[in-house]
Formats: sequence, C-alpha cells, structure tokens
Amino acid sequence: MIKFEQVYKDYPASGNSLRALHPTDLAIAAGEVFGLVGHSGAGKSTLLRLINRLEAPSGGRIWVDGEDITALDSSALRRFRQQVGMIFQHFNLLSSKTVAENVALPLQLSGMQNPAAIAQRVDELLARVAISAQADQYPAQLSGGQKQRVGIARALALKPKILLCDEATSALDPQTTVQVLQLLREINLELGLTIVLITHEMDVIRRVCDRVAVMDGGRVVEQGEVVQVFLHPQHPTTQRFVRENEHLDEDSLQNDFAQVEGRILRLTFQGDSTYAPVLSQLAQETGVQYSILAGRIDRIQNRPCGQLTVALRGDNLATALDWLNHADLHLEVLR
Ligand SMILES: Nc1ncnc2c1ncn2[C@@H]1O[C@H](COP(=O)(O)OP(=O)(O)OP(=O)(O)O)[C@@H](O)[C@H]1O
Repeated sequence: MIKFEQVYKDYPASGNSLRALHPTDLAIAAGEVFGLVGHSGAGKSTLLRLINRLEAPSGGRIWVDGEDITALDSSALRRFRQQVGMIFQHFNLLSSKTVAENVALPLQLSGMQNPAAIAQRVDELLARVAISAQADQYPAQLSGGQKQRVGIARALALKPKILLCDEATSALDPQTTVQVLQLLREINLELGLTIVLITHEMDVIRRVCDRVAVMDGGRVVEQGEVVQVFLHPQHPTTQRFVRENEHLDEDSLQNDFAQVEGRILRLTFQGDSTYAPVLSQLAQETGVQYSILAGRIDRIQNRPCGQLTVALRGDNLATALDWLNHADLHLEVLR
C-alpha cells in the first residue's frame, strides 16, 4: 500500500545540504502496524512526514495505493492528505476549543456543514476513544492520555486509510502508554487502518507492531517481522536497541561466560514451547548438566517467547546438541 522507491531527502544546511534520508526502498502493507525505531536524528520523522508529503522528497518515488504521491498537484495533494491522519507527541490540540470542537474541526474544514451530522460523527468518535464524558472540557483540563485520545479521535474524523503516529506515547507514563497502544491496536483491527509509528522505544514496537524498520544515520539498517527482529537482531544498532530494552548488561554477561566451562548456547522458544520443561528433559535424556547464565520470558504481540543463555557440561555434549537441534526451539552455539 505504501511503497518507497529509492526515496531520499536532503535539507539545506549552512550553504551545504544534509542528507537526512539516504535512498530508501520500503514497502508497508495495507492493514499492518509498521514501526520505525531509531535514535534521535536517525531520520524517522523525515521518513514519516514524506508519507503524507509534509516533506517533499528530494528524489525517488512514493506510491500509496498505486498512486504516485510525489507527482500530485496541490488540489490532489489536499484530497490525498484527507486519507492520512496524524497524531503527535505533544498532541497539538487547540487550547481555546473544547474536546468536541477539536474533533469537529477537520470535519468542518473538509466542507461538512450540517451541524447535526457533525455532532453525530463527533459523538461516535469520542465514544470510540472513550472520552465522551470530557466532550465539553478544554485540553488544559485533560491528562496526557486523555489528550492523546482526543488526538486520535481527531485524526480518525475523516476516516483515513493511514494513521501516522509521531512519537505518540513519548510524553505519557508507562501505564497510559500501554492503554494508548492498546487503543491503536483495536482501531487498527476494527477499521483495517494502516498505522505507521515512529518511536525510540523498542517496547512500543514489541507491544503493537507487526513489522519494524530500524533506522540509523538516515538509513534503514534492518527490517522484518517484529518477532524475528527481537529474537534474532542482525545489525549492531538493532542489537543495541534490543539489549537496552532487556536491560541486559553485556559486560557482566561476558564475565559470566568466562567463568563457566563447557559449551554456551542461546535457546529461543516461541509459543507453547516457551513453557515446556526442555532443559530438564535434556538433562534426563542425555545426562548433561546445565547452568542458566541469562534468560527472559516475554510477550511479543501477545505471544509468549523466551530466550535462555545456558552453559552445558558433561560427556554427552554432541548428543545433547543433536537433541536440541531436534527440539521445538531455535539453537545458537555461542561458544
Ligand atoms: N527541516 C529541517 N531542516 C534541516 N535539517 C533537518 C530538518 N528536519 C530534520 N533535519 C535534520 O535531519 C536529520 C534527521 O532528522 P529527523 O527529525 O528525521 O530524525 P529523527 O530520527 O526523527 O529524530 P528525533 O527522534 O530527534 O525527532 C537530523 O540531522 C536533523 O537535524
């Protein structure tokens, strides 16, 4: 549905120009939640804002639903933008208007005139994001989570096909973040809405995205299914992001490795096998001993997965490795 073909973006910078996005190919499917993660300055906002042409590309082509949006004239661009909603880190609500008036605004600007029809649509939207009770309040009277709900209602007013989320939960506390991400996921499923979100937090990606692209220095350095990227990160930037998310201290892990004998393995489990007593079965059946050096059990998009780093000792190491190779898990030999 959204396709980038060798898209790049240069900004003018003190007599020179700065390449914020290097030539990039990207495909985002209709109905998916696609995350862009990267540190500050990686080029995430630039890429996001190219999708609704808040930024014009310096080169390349962007296709949305088969239409080349780099070639639109200004009236076609106005029509196209109605299909793309956007929410922001700082909500961008009008402080002098009530919640209901903020949500009514895009309807009025799009030419809708019948006050009863506008009121009905606003009621529907406020109910959908569970903020009806605050309809007559002003943004200053709302919590951050409530403000973002209003932002979401406003973004959905014109029934867009795409919702762009620019660090939409970065100003929220962890509990409110989870609630807002849940709401986005519900809306994605109910409406078949394509969501593209940018974040610098891997946890946001883990909770809500189907696929992710990792950005660094204006380039997409890795992309794939969230489960794959989390469990088997390939690029050093992705590996750092995943480790930061797990709060893993790599130095002490290396220290543990140096102190134990035997083979060191990383075992990755997904789905039901996450809770299976694999290591005790291995020990019983092959006679090897194991010690656990690091481990976690997590949920990625609500599906359990686990990763254990273990040391194996004993006479039957070859048999044990063969046993593990045939078990319902992914095996990596680290040493
Ligand atoms: N309008 C602009 N004019 C000039 N340079 C810009 C402009 N917008 C962004 N940049 C530069 O482009 C690079 C990428 O910025 P961008 O905002 O896309 O990154 P980001 O990953 O979204 O970062 P952040 O998380 O801090 O918003 C940065 O070096 C930034 O300074």
